[in-house]
Amino acid sequence: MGVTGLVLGIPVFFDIGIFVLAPLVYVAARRGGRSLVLYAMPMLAGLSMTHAFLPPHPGPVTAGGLLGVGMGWIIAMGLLCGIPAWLVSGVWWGAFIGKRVLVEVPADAPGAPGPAGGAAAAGGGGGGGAPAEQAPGGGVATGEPGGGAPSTATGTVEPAGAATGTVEPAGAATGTVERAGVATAPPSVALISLIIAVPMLLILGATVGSVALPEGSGLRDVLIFLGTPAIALTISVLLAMYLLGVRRGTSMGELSRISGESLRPVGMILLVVGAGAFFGKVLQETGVGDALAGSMTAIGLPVIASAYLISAALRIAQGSATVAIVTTAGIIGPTVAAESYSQPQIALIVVAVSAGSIIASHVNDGGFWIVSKYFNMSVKDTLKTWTVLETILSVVGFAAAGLVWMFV
Ligand SMILES: O=C(O)[C@H](O)[C@@H](O)[C@H](O)[C@H](O)CO
Repeated sequence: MGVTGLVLGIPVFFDIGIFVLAPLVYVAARRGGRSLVLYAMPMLAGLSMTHAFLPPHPGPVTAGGLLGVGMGWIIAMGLLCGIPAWLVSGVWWGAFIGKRVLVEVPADAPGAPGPAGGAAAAGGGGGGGAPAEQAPGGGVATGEPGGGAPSTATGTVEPAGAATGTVEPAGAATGTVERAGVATAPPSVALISLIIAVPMLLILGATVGSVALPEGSGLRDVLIFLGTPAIALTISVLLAMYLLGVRRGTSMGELSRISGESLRPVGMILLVVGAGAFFGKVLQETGVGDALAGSMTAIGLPVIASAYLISAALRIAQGSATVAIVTTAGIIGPTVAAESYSQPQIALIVVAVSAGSIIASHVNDGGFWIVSKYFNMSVKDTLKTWTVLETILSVVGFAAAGLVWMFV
């Protein structure tokens, strides 16, 4: 489950990853007969790590832009620091707490035998309509408790493909997927993995090209162009549309409908990023940012530690990881620009900001409520499991960044 969270976490926003993967966690927990927490934690750690540490997620991409560092460096440093943090928080802590906090799969979760599962099957259809109904991201950006989170009792919250009324995701039981009345074989894992990897590979290619090739080289310029996040993501979307849509017989009208529906959660993400950048600019213009960064430097804190602390304070105060990252990057931008840090060093500062942004998810974080509702946990159990997981992910990620800092 952890690896699934890591891989699927690369292209999707944290909260949406939960909508998509929760049914798989239910299946694993039912089959394994152990606590839901044991299966949910590694997956959540994977989603959260990629959300905070890795492009193309909006937080690290915006922070990289504000601090002037190549995305490839952020990927390299994000992976270097994020993987150990995921191992400790998701794998070790997940196994530890999963044996102690016993939570059952909700009886009416997708795939449950009985009336609710049947209702889901009846209303399911396995199509792409479900996410739009769930308004993924709606509760995310607003931090609204329970917003966008399941009311598993209604049987209406399953992501596309989950509402099949079987324990498998759509089509897994039969090996086919229903789309517009036509049964087609599901795409291969290799193809999906390739599509997920494309933006990362293009972004890394740009960084490798900019380091390894001489200025003025045509290939270098092409690689840098292709690895610009907006271009890399556009290429990936077009590739996905072709390989998963056109080539498999999806009509242009259907593709256009799916694309239109995808814009809904994107709007909320843009609002979160915009709000963070706006907040950061206000703090910068009013001098609060400089005062904060200055006083931290005055007490002798290295910039990487100030970055972590400011981001952690913002996260605890307002909840959203993305807002914390973008705001902190705005605050520390001038301090970072005033020194001549190398690209790997700035990437590590971004990692520290990212690590701070996920500390102590609690009641003001939309993700807290989504985790609590989807994984059937009381507020107390969510604090004991998820809040601690996020704090471990944060502290280990920051410790790793500090360690790597000594060698770059
Ligand atoms: O706005 C955001 O970036 C997200 O909503 C996060 O805050 C998640 O809820 C989660 O906490 C990530 O770990």
